[in-house]
Amino acid sequence: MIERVEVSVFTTTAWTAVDPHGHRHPSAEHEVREAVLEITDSDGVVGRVQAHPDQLRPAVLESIVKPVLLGADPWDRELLWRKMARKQRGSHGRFTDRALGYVDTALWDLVGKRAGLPVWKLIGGARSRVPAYASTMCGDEIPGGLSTPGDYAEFAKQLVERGYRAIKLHTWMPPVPGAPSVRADIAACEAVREAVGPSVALMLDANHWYSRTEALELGRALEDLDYYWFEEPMEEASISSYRWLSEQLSVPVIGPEVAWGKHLSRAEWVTSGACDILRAGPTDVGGISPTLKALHLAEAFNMDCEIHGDGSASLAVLGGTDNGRWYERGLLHPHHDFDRVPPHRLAIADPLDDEGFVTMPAAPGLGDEFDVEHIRQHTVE
Ligand SMILES: O=C(O)[C@H](O)[C@@H](O)[C@@H](O)C(=O)NO
Ligand SMILES: [Mg+2]
Repeated sequence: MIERVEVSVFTTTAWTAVDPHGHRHPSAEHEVREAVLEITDSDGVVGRVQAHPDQLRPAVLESIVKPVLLGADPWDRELLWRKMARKQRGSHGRFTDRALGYVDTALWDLVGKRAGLPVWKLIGGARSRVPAYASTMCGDEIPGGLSTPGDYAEFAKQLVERGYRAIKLHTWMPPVPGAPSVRADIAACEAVREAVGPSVALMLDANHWYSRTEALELGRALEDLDYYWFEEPMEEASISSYRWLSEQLSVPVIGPEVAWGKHLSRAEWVTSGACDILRAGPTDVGGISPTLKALHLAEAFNMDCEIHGDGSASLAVLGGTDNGRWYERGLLHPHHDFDRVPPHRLAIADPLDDEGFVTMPAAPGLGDEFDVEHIRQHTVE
């Protein structure tokens, strides 16, 4: 049975930071606070997931999560997920899908460790490695960073050299002056296509806020450049806008990434023709369990479902199913060493091989290698 549910907030070192609009960029090394959720059963087996310190506040843990989990069988994951998900309504926004996702993910890690199996095997063992696409950081004003179309082109060549067979651009967003700009986005997409040639799959994540007509203009340019998918050009709350766009474009429209509603809203996107490729991620839809439901939903419509975000939970669902074609590795930047191991970990979760693939972990559970000693010694809450 589950005996302990604890969140530890600890300090560690980071070398990226988010700007006032939440977009991540390279930064000088600095101390940050991270959190780890640990669910421990009566045999001392610990399910662990890294979490954002502000997402699993003590009030949420005490009033919503612990009453459901303590004394429960961790194998009853579907029952536990449903019990917690049905408490979201009454939490009046305090218990988010992201928080629910951390709990579900930690439960998968726990049962994988109990079974002595990697989670991707538990889910179905569909493949032992998956090709990664390079997902860039948003554009910036850093000289030689991602400040011009030429910077994107130069970085794209380096990424292909590194082994990537696909690249997704996040272009310029506020607070960069003049962003977002259809013209600037097109210039970056043209420069990258020119730099890497026709055989590399290219995607644009416009990161929302365009109008229908701006999105259409941008989408038409992507068609001419033979882009592989077009992501999040508009607010995803408007399904009808995406249906309108998808009907007019031949470049596949993918979504939703951040729209609320878990696998249920994704059923609406599929049946209303709002997307050609579905999208879901364990941090967006409430964990591994609903992400699998979105993947299986897409499969029933002969659709791919591309997984949002890097990390062990995304890898697990990609290893257990096969209608997501890519692992999103990022966010990447010419001035950021994505492979550098932070102090609270013993290894990164997703090393890339020379062919551009990430191999599934062999360890039981999710395979994250946390430096538990560092976390203990640097716990502040
Ligand atoms: O913070 C975010 O919204 C994500 O990092 C996002 O920018 C990026 O992961 C994304 O959009 N991927 O598709
Ligand atoms: Mg995205």
